[in-house]
Amino acid sequence: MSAYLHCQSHSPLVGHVDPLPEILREVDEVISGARARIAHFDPELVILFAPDHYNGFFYDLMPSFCIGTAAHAIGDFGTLAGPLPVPKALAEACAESVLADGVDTAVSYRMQVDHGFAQPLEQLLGGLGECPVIPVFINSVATPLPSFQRARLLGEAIGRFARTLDQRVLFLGSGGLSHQPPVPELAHVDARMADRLLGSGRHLPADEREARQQRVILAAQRFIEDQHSLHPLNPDWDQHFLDLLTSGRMAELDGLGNAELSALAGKSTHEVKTWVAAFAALSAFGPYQASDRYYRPIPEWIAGFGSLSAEPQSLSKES
Ligand SMILES: O=C(O)CCC(=O)/C=C/C=C(\O)C(=O)O
Ligand SMILES: [Fe+2]
Repeated sequence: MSAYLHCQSHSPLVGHVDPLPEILREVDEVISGARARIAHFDPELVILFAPDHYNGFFYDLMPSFCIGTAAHAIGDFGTLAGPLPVPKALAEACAESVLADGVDTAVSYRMQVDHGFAQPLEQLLGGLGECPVIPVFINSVATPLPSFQRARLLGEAIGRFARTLDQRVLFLGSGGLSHQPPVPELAHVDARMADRLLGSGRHLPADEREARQQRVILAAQRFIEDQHSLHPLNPDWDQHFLDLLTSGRMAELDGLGNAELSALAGKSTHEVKTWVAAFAALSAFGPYQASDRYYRPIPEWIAGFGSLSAEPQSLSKES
């Protein structure tokens, strides 16, 4: 039984609107460092906490949390498409354990996931199929949203389940930090888009998919010129968030309301609940030591881009 954690921002704009080559090189080094540490840990199971962007989860039935017992990635924004190697019986056992532990997660036997799941698997493990993975969705864009506290409790319950396994478990968190890319909101869209958000967007025609991607790319190009064209990034808040996780104080976020977080750091910042859940899962293995902290605001990716690893303190003393 051992565990390792890595959390990292994702962006659908990677490869579409990139920062200067020296910044890209810096980020590439951060990612290859994380990839090497993960390879050294040699996980037998990945538990991946990630959000969705109206590609797999819709308002016809929107859970706060969902554990996939089978999943496939759609390949949006040029990310990898295909099935994820989900160990079905283990994912079922995970969901049963979490429910018995008092956290009401949904389950999906056919989870459709997007770049939020696919990008970290590709960047950190080298592909979708490299290691058995239990995908855990945390609703981070479709209001009403779960709270920081519930995300923490979900993570702790999953961590307690993972501790019962005789496996090397890698917890991944995908998303954040401060950012607000253009994501449609049910309260503010026309009837056609509302229909998409209610579920017809699950199988988008190719031209609509392309138009949607172009809209995000154009918004990023505009954001580079004018960082008030969207909610501005908030490096101070992002660093504070990283401080809390690094020092094991994520419960201090319990009192921060969702509207308050949106106002501080943008409406997609709720993706950081995947980090909170992942760190909470790791905390079930005892006190942890965080390492390899990286942060840089990257307007080209509409992202406060962060990266942080951690491992149980007993392990960090051994290595
Ligand atoms: O419906 C849309 O157009 C959503 C666009 C989209 O998928 C944006 C995603 C942005 C991120 O994943 C992010 O910045 O975290
Ligand atoms: Fe996202």
